[in-house]
Amino acid sequence: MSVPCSLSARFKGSFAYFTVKDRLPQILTKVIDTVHRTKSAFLEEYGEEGIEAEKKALAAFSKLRNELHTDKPLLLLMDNLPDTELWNQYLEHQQSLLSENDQPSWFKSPWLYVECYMYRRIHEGIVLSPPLCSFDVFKEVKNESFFQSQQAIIALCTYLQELAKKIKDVGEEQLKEEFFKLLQVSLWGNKCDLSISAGQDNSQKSSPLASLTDLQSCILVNDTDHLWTVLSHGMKMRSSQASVSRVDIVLDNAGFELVTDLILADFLLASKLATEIHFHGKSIPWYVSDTTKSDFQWTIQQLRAANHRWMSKCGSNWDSNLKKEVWLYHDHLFWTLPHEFCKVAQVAPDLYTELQKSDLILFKGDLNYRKLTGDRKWDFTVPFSQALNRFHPAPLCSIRTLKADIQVGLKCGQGEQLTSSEPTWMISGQYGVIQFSALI
Ligand SMILES: O=P(O)(O)OC[C@H]1O[C@](O)(CO)[C@@H](O)[C@@H]1O
Ligand SMILES: [Mn+2]
Repeated sequence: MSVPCSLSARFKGSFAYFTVKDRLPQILTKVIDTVHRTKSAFLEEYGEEGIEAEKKALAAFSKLRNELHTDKPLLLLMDNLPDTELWNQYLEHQQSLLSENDQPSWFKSPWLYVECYMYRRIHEGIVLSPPLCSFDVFKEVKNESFFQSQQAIIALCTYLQELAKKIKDVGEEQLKEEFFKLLQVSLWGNKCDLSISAGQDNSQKSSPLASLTDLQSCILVNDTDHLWTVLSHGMKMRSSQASVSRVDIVLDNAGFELVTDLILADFLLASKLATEIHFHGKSIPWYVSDTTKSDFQWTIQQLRAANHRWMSKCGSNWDSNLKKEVWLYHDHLFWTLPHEFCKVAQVAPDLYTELQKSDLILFKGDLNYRKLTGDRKWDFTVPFSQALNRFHPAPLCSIRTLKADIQVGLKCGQGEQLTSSEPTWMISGQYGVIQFSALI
């Protein structure tokens, strides 16, 4: 089956071009600024060695920014991490696609590749500057965005706890409605990523539940009914056979979005629509706001320790879900490779086998959508299952607000109509999809 070409900064005027030219350098500049500002903390913690390390990291980032600005060839990674070899092989593969006197570079290679590569090079800069090896350059902005969403988080935790009290008496129709509601909250939570805003405050300030009805017309593909069928069918089958129903959530951003995902996961267990939730996070800092294990644990501890009854109730329930292993956290290194998801079976067969055990996989966010569809120039009307290019470990669903110019599975004329009425519909984060594929 032939697939269209990759989005790339080589298409001048495209969003990829704008990202590589302006947005990525801006993010790098913020990284440099953060490391610089943390100097005295490094000195305090590690003494002179910390200062030397800070200088080394800064030099690495300035060099990286210069390579990006001047469209230099992409370089092999020099650290020695479990994924280094895979990254270097990927570069060789990209090289093999070009003629001999051409080299993969920032403005010529696929956008997905170079953008992922930037975050991996940032990590390399930190890793090669011991003792800073575990410093997360984005931690500060992730934590701030959590605190700025306090009111919205309180509203959600309160809603969830009230729902939990009556959940046993809720009939099927109302359960379905509540599921729809919390799914939409998790969808719109994806507006709050910090890579699109280059680290600027992008948090949820108002109660997310109040605006759901108004936002419904912004959901361009809404396959919630299919999800409900999968989950409610699982629940009915289970009551006769006492088996498990496993939902996997491939997480995206920390901060408010993560809380909306945890709320949804809590609801799935409390309502018995699922019996086990597996979360998948990132093993290194990624796309500014993506969730790492430390963000995941930090968030739950923040809720637990909060000075608000329902927030702390949520936090302690979630802690105990982890202890009981009905919630499980995984961070496979595949999620921070540049590969499209149709390559999982080949590159990370262990992860593929794990995903096959799921009854439903929810992929949160824009980057996951780009990886699901290969970040290619698909026509708007190509079916989602075709764009997945044979990636079908289990029934799956993308829950994403549009922040990159790629969208499939639309009705005839729908994309064109949006383009003429709202030219920025694909990158503004104002539109979303809940897009399902059951093909196995
Ligand atoms: O956090 P999300 O939803 O994956 O969004 C990140 C997206 O935003 C962008 O930074 C916009 O360019 C993309 O690189 C990426 O697809
Ligand atoms: Mn993200």
